[in-house]
Amino acid sequence: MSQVKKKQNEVCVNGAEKDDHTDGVPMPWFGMDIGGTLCKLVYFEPKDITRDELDSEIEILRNIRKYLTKHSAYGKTGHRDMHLQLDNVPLRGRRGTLHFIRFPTCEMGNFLALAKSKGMATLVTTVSATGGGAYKFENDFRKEVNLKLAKFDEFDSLISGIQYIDTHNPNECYYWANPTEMEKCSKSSYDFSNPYPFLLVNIGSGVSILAVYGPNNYKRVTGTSIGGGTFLGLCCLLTGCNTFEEAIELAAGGDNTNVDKLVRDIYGGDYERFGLPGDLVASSFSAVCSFGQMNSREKRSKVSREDLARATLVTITNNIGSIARMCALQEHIDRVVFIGNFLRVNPISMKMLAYAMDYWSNGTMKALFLEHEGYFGAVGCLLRFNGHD
Ligand SMILES: Nc1ncnc2c1ncn2[C@@H]1O[C@H](COP(=O)(O)OP(=O)(O)O)[C@@H](O)[C@H]1O
Ligand SMILES: CC(C)(COP(=O)(O)O)[C@@H](O)C(=O)NCCC(=O)O
Repeated sequence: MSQVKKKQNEVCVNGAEKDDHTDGVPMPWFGMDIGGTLCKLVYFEPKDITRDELDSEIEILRNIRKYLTKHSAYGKTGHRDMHLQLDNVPLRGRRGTLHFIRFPTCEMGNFLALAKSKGMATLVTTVSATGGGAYKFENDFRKEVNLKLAKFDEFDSLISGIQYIDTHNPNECYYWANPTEMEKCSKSSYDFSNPYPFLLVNIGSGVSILAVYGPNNYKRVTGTSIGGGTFLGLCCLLTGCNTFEEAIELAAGGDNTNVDKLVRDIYGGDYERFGLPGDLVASSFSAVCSFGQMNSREKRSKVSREDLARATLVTITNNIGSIARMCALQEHIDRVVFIGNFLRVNPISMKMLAYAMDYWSNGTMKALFLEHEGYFGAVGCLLRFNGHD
């Protein structure tokens, strides 16, 4: 069958007539989480296609499937995170592969143009979407690509996505062992099959903190606007860098103690009475504004871009860790799961969070991390869609 324009619910799996195995949800199956910084797109590629289905698959669907699965870069800014791909997973009675794709939300115009050029506008279908952009861009999707968005709440989606991925990926959850000894600190697998209750700290552009008591029982405890977007914005301003990857690379080569004032800079050592070690940051960024042997202008000139990036990363991470720990205490929860793309390619922050949770709780709280970091919202809304919006 070649390119045939069909109505919603008439376009079925691979263009075949309505098939019970798909619960009546027409393909292609996408979940989109349109966040403040990044748009995350999850695509389910059916792998159990029969010969008959293949023969009757409409050309547009076949082209979309091939385009997405044969490339790892789309346009100038779209990337497929191939290392996160999940094979042989079940969805609505089918088996297939989940592909994980991201692009900057500010490129939405180009994404819609690309989707149109691939024939999406002729499918007359519905895509499940979450995140603030599902609301902000709803009309653009309709106008530009004839796509309806089935909108789902971002926190409901996050929690469903975590549950699903943790069930289907045995190595999803991990922690950093020996967080108080940097040389020995290493990634270890964690059995998260009994997850509840846990505190969920989603570090995206901003930060949201949820206390999760069960699959359908959670509350948003609090949030902070000082999140991943703040790190990237401040880092770009302070160092002139242009990308998140560059910011993290700079931070990896820097020393925040050239920028921050430590407890020992103030006390000459530990502040023992209240258990504050000398190497704890007492005041972020304030080493460059105090007068001493060296005046502040001289001090500033000795600070490198790497030091500034590291100090920015440490400041933001410590602040998030401290708020998360207080929320965990308040909610009497001892497992804190950190997710969100701020943690992408960012072991420095993960180790710091692991250290902070362990040290300040005397080993009673544990920081946990999930491999699919920023993709749970997109997966969750894909699962929640049942063909009716
Ligand atoms: N390639 C990237 N481009 C921009 N920011 C990135 C990138 N990779 C990781 N990040 C970090 O992830 C944050 C966005 O995380 P994400 O979970 O996608 O949140 P949102 O849903 O708000 O877009 C950014 O603020 C930045 O700190
Ligand atoms: C508004 C948001 C839920 C949007 O999610 P995001 O795109 O940042 O992942 C989040 O940025 C947030 O919770 N900000 C903190 C707001 C506050 O509680 O101060």
